Amino acid sequence: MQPIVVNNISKSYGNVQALRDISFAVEPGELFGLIGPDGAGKSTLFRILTTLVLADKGNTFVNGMDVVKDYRAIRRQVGYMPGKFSLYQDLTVEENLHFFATIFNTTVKANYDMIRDIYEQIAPFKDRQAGKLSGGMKQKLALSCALVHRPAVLFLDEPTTGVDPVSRKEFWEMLQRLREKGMPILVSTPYMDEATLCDRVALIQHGAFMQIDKPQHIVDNFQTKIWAFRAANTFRLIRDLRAHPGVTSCFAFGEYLHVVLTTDPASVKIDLQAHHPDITYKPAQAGIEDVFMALMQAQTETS
Ligand SMILES: Nc1ncnc2c1ncn2[C@@H]1O[C@H](COP(=O)(O)OP(=O)(O)OP(=O)(O)O)[C@@H](O)[C@H]1O
Repeated sequence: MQPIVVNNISKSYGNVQALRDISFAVEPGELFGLIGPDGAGKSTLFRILTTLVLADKGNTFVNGMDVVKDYRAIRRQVGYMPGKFSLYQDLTVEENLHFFATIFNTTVKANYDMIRDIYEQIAPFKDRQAGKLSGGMKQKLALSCALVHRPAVLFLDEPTTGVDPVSRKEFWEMLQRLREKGMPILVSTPYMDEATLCDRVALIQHGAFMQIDKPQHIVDNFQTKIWAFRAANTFRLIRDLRAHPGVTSCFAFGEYLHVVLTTDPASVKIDLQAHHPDITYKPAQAGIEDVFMALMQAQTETS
């Protein structure tokens, strides 16, 4: 049985169409990523899947059950870490964990094997109020609380947003271990680099899926040539490249600008050299960001 099945879901809030005809399924034991910027519709999809919001159209099944008819049973069987910090700030680490176990009618002791890996990292702070933990610690506690009732499916809405890079890496290592244990996980992130850590991803923008595939397939199937330009005055270089008639798109990528051209890079270099005497370029390896930007641009041009 596929733990998550979504068929043709749409959802509007007044005039805002948050989701447009979304369909996908998550396979058993799969780590599936929803990758998209703020406002793309990720949280709305999580709220529908966790039975907190009703879709206008379509149907959705979690662990084989209908999110509308079987909402009570689904709520007992899923672990959900919402985007915003979900813990009780004035309860301690230990109290939060016991609270979440209790509302699911279970105990921390009964399910300790489920959270041991994660909880042991925050156990030295068990008497500290949740509100006084660092961002990374809060996320570990929130994940422990989402797992303490031994859910069948795990929903994580932007778990690493605003978390430092080391904690982000640790968090994804924990997700990999949960996946190895067979836990199906739907996780959203605005960070494109995290896409490569998922089994499959959906690239989402303006409430629509632009592509669903394995991250490596998405990159391998991207045929567009990317050039990496650089000069001392990055800000002006972005402006000048975007104004150049031979430039299709240009965005910052670390210390370089990733550029798609309709002309050859040498002529662009010559054209911009007067204002950028140190301008250089080289071929770039396309990443998920490049695919995302190209798809976004195509979507904007056709809408
Ligand atoms: N309760 C609501 N009422 C009105 N509009 C809403 C509501 N919730 C979300 N929206 C709008 O729906 C769209 C999708 O929002 P959603 O929160 O699902 O996106 P997101 O990808 O999770 O982004 P974010 O990370 O900013 O939450 C946005 O335009 C948002 O402003």
